[in-house]
Amino acid sequence: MQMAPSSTQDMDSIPVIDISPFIHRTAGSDAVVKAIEAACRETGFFLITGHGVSTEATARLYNLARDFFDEPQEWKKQQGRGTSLKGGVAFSPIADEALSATLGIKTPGDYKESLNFGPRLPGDVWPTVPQGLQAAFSAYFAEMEALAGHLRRAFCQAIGLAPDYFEPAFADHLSALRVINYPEQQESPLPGQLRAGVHTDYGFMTILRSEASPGGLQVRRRDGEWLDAPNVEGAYVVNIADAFMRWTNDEWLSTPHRVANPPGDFKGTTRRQSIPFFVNPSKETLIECLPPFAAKAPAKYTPITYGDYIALKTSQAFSKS
Ligand SMILES: O=C(O)CCC(=O)C(=O)O
Ligand SMILES: [Fe+2]
Repeated sequence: MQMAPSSTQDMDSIPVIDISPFIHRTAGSDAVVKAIEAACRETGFFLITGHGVSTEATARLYNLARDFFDEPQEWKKQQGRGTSLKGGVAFSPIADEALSATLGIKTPGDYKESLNFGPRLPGDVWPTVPQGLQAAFSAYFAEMEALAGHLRRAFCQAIGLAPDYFEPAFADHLSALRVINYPEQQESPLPGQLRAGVHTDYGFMTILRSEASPGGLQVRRRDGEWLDAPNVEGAYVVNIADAFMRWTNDEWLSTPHRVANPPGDFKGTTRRQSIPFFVNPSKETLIECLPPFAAKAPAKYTPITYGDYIALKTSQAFSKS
């Protein structure tokens, strides 16, 4: 099927782009790249359809993670708390993380809990319940790696780099797969407490399987207005993150976003589960103004390795002072 990328490219919305012509190198491929570039320059957020990700792998991970979150709090807190096992699981309980701390804003911890995995990231032994959790994380991770590769190649074409320019930086990538559970809010949140506080993502880009619910993802437009991210069944939300913005000399944007609380008077179910895949380069990768951007303007930042950059950001997010 050959379709022009469907996109709503007016300035104040988040476009939906069918990337299948780019993946399959069919007519319309160049238009996909142009639509992606426009979105990266305007808000740094876009939705993709035609991505080819297995719906079965997605549903399996979604359902098994939900089963995990349904287990008792006390049991969950004993799972995935160690850091000795590379490729292990890491569980982060409710209010453990306050994302807005990375922007210097102090709030109570985010009203969410999450399960985290990366083949090169530290964790703990996987629980035996629910059965198949580790396999589901691994299978979905592989789907995301393939999609991330397509998107990196589209970025290269947009920027004017060789198609594989970024690939060495991702040979030993530090990407992280996270399933987040935003529970019903039985009590009013604390002052300033959100499902996820305002933040930008740290790494290269994020590929998010979002879910419609009262209390969902919001993106801050340049004029300060908050936009609700559109919900398109089967689509992924893609956003540029900080290290990539720095790589582009700030020409492509890493935009603040948050997850709002459900309205207090909402009567139906508000539980929400999202699955972000944080695409991060290897520790040694030098984040240094990319040549096509350096040719246009002086580099704004001194080069830094991704390892040094991420260490700084993470320590801010989990500081409790
Ligand atoms: O749950 C969502 O929709 C977004 C979460 C998010 O922005 C993050 O974890 O970085
Ligand atoms: Fe985020």
